[in-house]
Amino acid sequence: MGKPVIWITRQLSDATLDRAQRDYEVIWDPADEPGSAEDIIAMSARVDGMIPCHSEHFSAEVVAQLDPRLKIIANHSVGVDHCELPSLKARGIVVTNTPGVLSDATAELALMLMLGAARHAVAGDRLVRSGQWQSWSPAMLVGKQVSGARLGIIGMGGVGRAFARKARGLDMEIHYHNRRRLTAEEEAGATYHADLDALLAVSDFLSLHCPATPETIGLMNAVRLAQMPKGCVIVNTARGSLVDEAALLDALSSGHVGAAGLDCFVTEPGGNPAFAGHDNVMMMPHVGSATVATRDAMGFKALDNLDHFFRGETPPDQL
Ligand SMILES: NC(=O)C1=CN([C@@H]2O[C@H](COP(=O)(O)OP(=O)(O)OC[C@H]3O[C@@H](n4cnc5c(N)ncnc54)[C@H](O)[C@@H]3O)[C@@H](O)[C@H]2O)C=CC1
Ligand SMILES: O=C(O)C(=O)CO
Repeated sequence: MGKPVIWITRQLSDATLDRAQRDYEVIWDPADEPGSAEDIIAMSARVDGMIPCHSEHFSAEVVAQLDPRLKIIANHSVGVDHCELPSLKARGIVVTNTPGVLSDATAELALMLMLGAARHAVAGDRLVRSGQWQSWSPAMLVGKQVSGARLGIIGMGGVGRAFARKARGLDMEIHYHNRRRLTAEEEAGATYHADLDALLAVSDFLSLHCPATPETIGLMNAVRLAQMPKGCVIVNTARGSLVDEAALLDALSSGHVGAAGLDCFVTEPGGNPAFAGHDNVMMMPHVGSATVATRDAMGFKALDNLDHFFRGETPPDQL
């Protein structure tokens, strides 16, 4: 029997592509364009497996049109909100993701956004770069101190816990809300709030690390933002849909939210141009997991899942 045929939708790391090409018959286009619904449907008749990213959307409508040849979707992402899982399950298509290997990289970016937003990194960089920095003043770009402040985390999974570990290095007081309370060892002194509102009330800084699900979409709306302390800082490296962007923009304008660090937006690519009007917002184009080491690890995890599947075993990260 020949090698299984797989479609790699995007420009994965060189090490991933080399290994994939060694072990599989690979269809891959270096143009690195997101796969459209039409591409996905057409490709399903040509391949046994796919390695898509969160830029390819497997809606219920798309899934209904997939060719029975496609047996496995080995995502190159931990988030799977781009996949309509019940429809895929009903079609018997195996779906996997890449948990764990991207936690540190994503937590690093959250840390950068938290510090950058709190300390006016965007305005400061612009001032120096533009040549407009003409005098020093004790009143210039005065930010919010992170050390010793209270940090609220929503979603204490791989990324949330990695972020808590790093924030402890800044002497932050960690509070969290999660679907389950962690063990005492996992908590490492963090305070659990079963009630989300109670977490919000104490969060000078808030970082979002839960997946986008019907339960969490729109989680940070005007009412919840209002429950937070005045001048709070919001960090989102999870998914744009968790935040009501209009409500966050209003809260930034009123000063109730002091700053925000955003890696994810409701509309991607592109983001929300209204945030550009706020110097106290630091933005990145959804690159939480974008480090060399993590891209290799994500690609290898996706391939590990395919290898198990094509050997007739259950993939380690099957959802
Ligand atoms: N910006 C980026 O490049 C990246 C974004 N992400 C996003 O971050 C999310 C989290 O990633 P991981 O930590 O690896 O996932 P994970 O599955 O390890 O952790 C998610 C945590 O959220 C909790 N959770 C789920 N629903 C919740 C709810 N309604 N309320 C409170 N907690 C809830 C779960 O119990 C779990 O502890 C991903 O789903 C993805 O959307 C992840 C990696 C990179
Ligand atoms: O893995 C994910 O969910 C991402 O958003 C990109 O790494």
